[in-house]
Amino acid sequence: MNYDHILIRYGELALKGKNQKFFIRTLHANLQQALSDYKGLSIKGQRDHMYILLNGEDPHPIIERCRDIFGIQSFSLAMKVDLDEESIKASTLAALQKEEGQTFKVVCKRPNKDFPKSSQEVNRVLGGHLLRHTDDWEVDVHQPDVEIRVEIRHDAAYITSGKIQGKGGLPVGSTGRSLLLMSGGIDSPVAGYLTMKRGVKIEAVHFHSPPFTSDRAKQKVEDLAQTLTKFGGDVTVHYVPFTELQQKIFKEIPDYYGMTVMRRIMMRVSEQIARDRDILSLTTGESLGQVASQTMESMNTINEVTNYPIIRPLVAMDKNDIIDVAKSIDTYDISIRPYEDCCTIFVPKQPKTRPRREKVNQFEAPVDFTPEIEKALNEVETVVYKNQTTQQTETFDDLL
Ligand SMILES: Nc1ncnc2c1ncn2[C@@H]1O[C@H](COP(=O)(O)OP(=O)(O)OP(=O)(O)O)[C@@H](O)[C@H]1O
Repeated sequence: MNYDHILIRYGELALKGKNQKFFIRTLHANLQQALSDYKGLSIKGQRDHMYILLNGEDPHPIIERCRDIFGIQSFSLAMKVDLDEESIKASTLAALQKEEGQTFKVVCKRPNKDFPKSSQEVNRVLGGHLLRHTDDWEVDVHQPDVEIRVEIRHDAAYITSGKIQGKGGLPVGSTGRSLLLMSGGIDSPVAGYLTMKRGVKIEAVHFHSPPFTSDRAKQKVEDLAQTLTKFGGDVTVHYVPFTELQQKIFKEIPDYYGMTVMRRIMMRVSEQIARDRDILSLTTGESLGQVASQTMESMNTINEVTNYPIIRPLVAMDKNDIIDVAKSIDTYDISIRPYEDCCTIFVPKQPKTRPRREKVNQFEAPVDFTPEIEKALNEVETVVYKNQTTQQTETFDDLL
């Protein structure tokens, strides 16, 4: 008897009450998409678990890929057997015979309370059966080499040994969409990842200033978006040409307030893109106190131009912890490639670290940025990065 299933446990998803069906459907669709090149698999969603019927496929690369999918607490290789004692006995014996070690323990869980034996009784009966039919194994209930788990569910019993942790979180797409302001730096991709982990489908906006920023800088953003696709399927990026706006800021606004005004314009443009696409929030990689644009005064002044909700997943994180996440999701090496960002090119040597609302409003009042903002919005280039390797360019209008 061989493992013929991957059993998937939901964790937090199992607590979602009335919305549970929707969450499970979303996870199912995400798994289907991530595994679309495996033609023989079949994925079945149940109320309390999901399973992948392997149909002869090697389970290990499949689990490896699914570990990047949010909404999964853990995986186990499983044998699905009929809900009768003899089948369960035969399968647990086959499972133990595949293992190496000297001591074992049977751990039964019984979500299906209609099954005639309690979990304690199942443990006892199966433990005795395994001892009688093997030579070298002994029971150790405290520190066994091998745990044989028996899950008595409504549709069948699942015999498993070993448990592989998933990433937890909620399935991407189950809690809405957010527009991520993504630079080429370390922080914003991590902010995107953490937001995705709470079930949010991310689109990104990137401001660039050709010819002052190069194709190399844009390539970083493309690579970051492509890397994020493994967690949430397609990632759409809107590239906003920012050169004219930055030149106008440079010309019309006093040097030390240039950064604040630039961020405020980024917010206005991003909010407009989000509104046009029915996206209900913005996400940034800001973390309190890291740099000049991220002091409390700065956030307060930049925030003034929008009443859109802004998700800041990193706001209370230390830089070292952010870097650890960036490394674990493979964005760090891309983010540290040297490049010129639109912000670093036009930014004054000494930006105001504690900007004041009255001051910035006073500087902005005589300047009308609206024509340049509209022009930039009309010239947005939108690219959809696909999970895996495919990629296509569409115009902004195609996607509306
Ligand atoms: N060129 C850009 N395009 C889109 N969003 C940007 C851009 N530059 C900055 N942002 C947004 O503003 C946030 C703060 O940027 P800032 O440069 O002050 O901080 P940072 O710590 O360097 O962030 P990051 O590491 O994400 O670049 C970024 O996390 C990102 O959300």
